[in-house]
Amino acid sequence: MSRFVIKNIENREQSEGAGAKVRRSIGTGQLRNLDPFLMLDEFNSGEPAGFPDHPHRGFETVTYLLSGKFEHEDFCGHRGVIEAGDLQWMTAGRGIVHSEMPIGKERSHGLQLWINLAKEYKMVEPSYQELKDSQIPRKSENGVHVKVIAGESMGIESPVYTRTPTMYLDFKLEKGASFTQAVPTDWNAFIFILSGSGLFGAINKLVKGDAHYTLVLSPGDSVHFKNEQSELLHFVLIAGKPLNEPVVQHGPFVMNTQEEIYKTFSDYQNGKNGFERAPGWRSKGIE
Ligand SMILES: Nc1ccc(F)c(C(=O)c2c[nH]c3ncc(Cl)cc23)c1F
Ligand SMILES: [Fe+3]
Repeated sequence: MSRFVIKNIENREQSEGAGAKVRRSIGTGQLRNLDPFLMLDEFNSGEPAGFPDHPHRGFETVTYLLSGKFEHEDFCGHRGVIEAGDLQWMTAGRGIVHSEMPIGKERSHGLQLWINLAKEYKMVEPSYQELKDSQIPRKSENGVHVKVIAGESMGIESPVYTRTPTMYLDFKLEKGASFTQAVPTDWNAFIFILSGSGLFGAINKLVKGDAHYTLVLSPGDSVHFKNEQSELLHFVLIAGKPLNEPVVQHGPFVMNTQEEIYKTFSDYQNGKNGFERAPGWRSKGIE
């Protein structure tokens, strides 16, 4: 049975981090949690704005850069530059402190998705899966272009391991193009439109979606979309298997109970249980 649009919400711009601007989709009052997703921000800022030194525990951050350059650096000395088209899938697990800063005169435009981790994985060792643009599988057919960031589309599968089963597809549709994407039936799914406009949902129940809107989909085994405009339609389709666990979030800490959040604050302030390097760490910035 095809999925159809059940919510169509505008992603309004707001300030975040240090002088940065984001359009928040998941994570606002209207879309508090779409289990297993905690937040989706479309960021679009240039130096000196950004996201300076901050911690994470209990979930994953997925940064996908659409244009510009981003430097990230964490308290274990892992640092690097994320460029246009690149992906950084960071499993914060038991604890990461890092900075994420645009570099260069060009504005850095991209998406950051926060995916919750099941109780059994919340305290895993931090790890990264980092793919350059050229390493992300893609396919084009009949005016439909897809980059497979996670999951599978058009017979192409991403190499990314998703502890929380996740599908993350970057679609571009030319005028007149259409496609039906299979999505696991019991997963929560939504579409985030970056540019252009299109028709989405069930073939006999299509809803118009515009740039900077989030379309939450009903349960079902597929979703159909098409572009009838001359402007290229660019959107991401994201779906994930719900964890069905209690969510207790305090900013960048996401656990299952209030006690675990208190413990997390204590670990972060006292440098314990994964935050050993946190006290006194400062990012070096661009060297
Ligand atoms: N706690 C907290 C508080 C404030 C923040 F800004 C952040 C944070 O880092 C981000 C919020 N959205 C973002 N989009 C893109 C990027 Cl690269 C980072 C963020 C954070 F984690
Ligand atoms: Fe971060």
